Amino acid sequence: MTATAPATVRVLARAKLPTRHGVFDAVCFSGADDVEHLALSMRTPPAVPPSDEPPLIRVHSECLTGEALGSQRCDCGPQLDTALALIAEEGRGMVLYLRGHEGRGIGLAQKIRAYALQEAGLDTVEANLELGEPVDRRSYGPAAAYLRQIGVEQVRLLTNNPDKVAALRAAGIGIAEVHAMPAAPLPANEAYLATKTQKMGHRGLRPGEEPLSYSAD
Ligand SMILES: Nc1nc2c(ncn2[C@@H]2O[C@H](COP(=O)(O)OP(=O)(O)OP(=O)(O)O)[C@@H](O)[C@H]2O)c(=O)[nH]1
Ligand SMILES: [Zn+2]
Repeated sequence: MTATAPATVRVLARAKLPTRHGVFDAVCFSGADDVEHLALSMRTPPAVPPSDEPPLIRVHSECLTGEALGSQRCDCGPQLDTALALIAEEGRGMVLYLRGHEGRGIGLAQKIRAYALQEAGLDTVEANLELGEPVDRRSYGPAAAYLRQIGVEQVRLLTNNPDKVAALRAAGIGIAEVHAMPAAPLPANEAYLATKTQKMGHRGLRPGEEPLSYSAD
């Protein structure tokens, strides 16, 4: 029997990425999964005194329909935009954009099949199960390995998902604080957001609520 190889991260390419929120450093990396992920970061300029606070980090799952196409079935597009805006506002932090996470890790075709089942009355959790899939198949290992490799051991995490907090912590990342993300409710995603809260334990802010942060301990 061979020993398990240590989690390795390979940096594949890097360049500046100007966005409407400002200029991010883009690093394409792959982990043990051999998938090309992207880290988008901002760092405090040398002239500014360094902060003691851990950086604001968003570990974000790819969603073609929500992010590129503006689908209103989910809130992935507004969440990604909010994360980039919050990091730009602080002037430091990182979005780890995880590819291969489409449909909570079941892939695009299965996600579209899950949508068809939701049209027939199932909720997002029931639809995955009906397809013979787990409710959530994602691994956050590559994100955790990348953070560890660049020396980030403590983070302030932007998420509403308690499983993501637990998974990153199990992978060796200290979560100093969790910052809930504002929800972007629309008629088309009302049931989806409600199921995430009721069945998946997600937090989330209602419109008009002040951004909330709480200790993860
Ligand atoms: N299987 C499935 N996946 C979905 C559905 N709607 C969105 N997704 C995927 O769900 C992933 C995002 O998960 P969410 O549950 O919205 O959010 P999260 O990442 O768990 O938690 P946050 O950090 O709070 O955003 C993306 O990969 C989407 O493609 C759906 O109805 N079915
Ligand atoms: Zn989505």
